[in-house]
Amino acid sequence: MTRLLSKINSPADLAALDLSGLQQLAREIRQELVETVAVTGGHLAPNLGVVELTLALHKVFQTPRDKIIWDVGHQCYVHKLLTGRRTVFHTLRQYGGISGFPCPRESEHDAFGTGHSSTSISAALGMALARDLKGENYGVVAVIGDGAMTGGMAFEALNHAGHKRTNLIVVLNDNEMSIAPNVGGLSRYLTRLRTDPMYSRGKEELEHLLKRIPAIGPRVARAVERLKDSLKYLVVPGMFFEELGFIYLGPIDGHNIQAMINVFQQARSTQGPVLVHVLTRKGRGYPPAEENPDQFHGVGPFDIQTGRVIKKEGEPPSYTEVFGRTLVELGRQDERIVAITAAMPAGTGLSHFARAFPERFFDVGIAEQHAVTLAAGLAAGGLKPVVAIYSTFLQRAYDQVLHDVCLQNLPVTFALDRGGLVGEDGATHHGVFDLTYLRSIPGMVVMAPADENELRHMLKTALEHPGPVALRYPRSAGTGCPVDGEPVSLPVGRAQVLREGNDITLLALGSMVSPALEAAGVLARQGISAAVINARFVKPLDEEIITRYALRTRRIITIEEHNLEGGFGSAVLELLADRGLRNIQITRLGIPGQFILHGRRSLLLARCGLTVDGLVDTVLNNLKGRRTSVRVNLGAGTGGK
Ligand SMILES: Cc1ncc(C[n+]2csc(CCOP(=O)(O)OP(=O)(O)O)c2C)c(N)n1
Ligand SMILES: CC(=O)[C@@H](O)[C@H](O)COP(=O)(O)O
Ligand SMILES: [Mg+2]
Repeated sequence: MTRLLSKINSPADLAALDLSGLQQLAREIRQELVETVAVTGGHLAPNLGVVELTLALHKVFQTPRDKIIWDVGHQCYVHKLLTGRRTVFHTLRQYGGISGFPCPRESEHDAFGTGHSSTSISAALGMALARDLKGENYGVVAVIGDGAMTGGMAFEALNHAGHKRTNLIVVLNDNEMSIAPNVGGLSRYLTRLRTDPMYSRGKEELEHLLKRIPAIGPRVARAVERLKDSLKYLVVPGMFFEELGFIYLGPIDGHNIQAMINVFQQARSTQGPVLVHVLTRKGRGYPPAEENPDQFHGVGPFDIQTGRVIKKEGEPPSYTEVFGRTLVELGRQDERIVAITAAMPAGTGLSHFARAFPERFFDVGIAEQHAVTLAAGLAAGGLKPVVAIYSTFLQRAYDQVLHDVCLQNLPVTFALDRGGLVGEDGATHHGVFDLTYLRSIPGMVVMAPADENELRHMLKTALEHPGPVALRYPRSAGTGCPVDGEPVSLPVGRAQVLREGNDITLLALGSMVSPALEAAGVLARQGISAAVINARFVKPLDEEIITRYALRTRRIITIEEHNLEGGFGSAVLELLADRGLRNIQITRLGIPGQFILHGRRSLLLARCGLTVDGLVDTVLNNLKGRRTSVRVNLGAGTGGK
């Protein structure tokens, strides 16, 4: 039998399908999702949960005329399959292939680029207001999960949208999960809407009840009004959203296509902002993902039969894992250590700490700004907070780092995971700006370990330091180096000379130390004597060692897994310029000032010249007096073309 999916080249092709056709298509889409993501890796469970929701949206709204904005965007695979990217779906998240997130450069059906959470309602409201001001007429829909709804921006936007009263639809996709189980009062409220029969009895019934209460005399009338209000709070589902100015529709079974088509048609013809509360199951239709939705939230290649993730044999533990276990060790020695995550206990390695010290662990939801200021408060209260956070997500809490932590010199440790290129998630998630935005803050200490052993020492160093510290490490396995017994504190601002040399100095940071050492070995066999320095600190820099080697070799190559503008190499340039050192040839190797797309991390690093071969080439060119070009073709791709 010809698969229906093979005939879907654009959402217009859905018009030919009746309900049973759509249900058949939903089954085929699930199979396609599982078979593709088992090879490419990706966000499987969120997409399995929104198959019917996406079909219903595309049945009612006509993209690209109507705009659908996917919050976070990790659940956009079904949308991509329906909007002309079916034949390139196998290239998902691969270098040169289609992105795992909505990407307007990739398709006119992707109305807005996302990747970071809780932006959809703001963007949708902006588009709706632009439409109104230009006198245009189209639908705008934001699809946001219950996890993303815990982010402050979502509330800021709801507040504003309720005030503006323009036509806008917010679809709340409630599966009771963030990556981990969702947390907080909002989550409890949504659970009540889901489960309490009082809440789901329906507005008509309540209105009928209220109309039957007679209002006699002004005082009695006022009392009756108050009673009506309190009854409304008790009984009307979605009262919270209604109070903000939204019409609340729901809760709706998010796996019932017809019910959703009906409710979206109703929402579409309603004046003003509407919130449609849709209930879905994360991982729906693939038992291993239904049973472990957090593991299948974002998953690597896996075996379809067993659901087991395909692991590389003998790979050393990741930096994340070493961080998580070391924090537990240190937490046992010092009760003042507390840990904070913004909805990523497993991804940051904090699950270990959460299990060991549940009362000293805080999952704040997708609320990075709150996480940082909460840490400031905990530090002001005499504790030693560790905020474990992906480099890319700390970007949104910059003012909290500066104003709430650093300005008061509070001892908060920022454990910046995914510092560097993350690989398949691509441009939205690469953590390549943290050195720039952190090293400019007075009082901040910024460091990067060369290996997992040094990570342990740096964590200890950070926790003993009396002010704010950030340590960044990559999304990668460790180097497999031997690990010392007890973590010890390192001298702040001191680099480590790993190899002596006279012809050139390789000044490497973090993940780049190991390839630099290897490159020096290759160069030695060609008669070139390269010194290798593990910088350890970006702030404060080891001015003494850097100056000494600059003067000795007169040639320096700085190497960092970070954007070149404002990064480690820039800090070294500033130092040498400030010291008035002239006639020193400095080459900065790092990530060129472009947004880097998705692909395997090792491949992206190679394209940036950040491998042993790349470093050797740069040194040889340098010695021949040639400059290395660091502009690479990584930012211009349109995906799949
Ligand atoms: C600012 C920010 N913080 C954290 C994340 C990591 N993250 C991606 S998806 C997700 C959970 C989203 O939950 P929800 O919105 O309910 O979507 P679901 O996966 O359940 O469909 C988190 C924490 C992110 N993308 N952006
Ligand atoms: C969509 C999102 O932001 C997360 O799911 C992210 O993709 C997780 O990345 P890791 O796989 O590096 O934990
Ligand atoms: Mg969710």
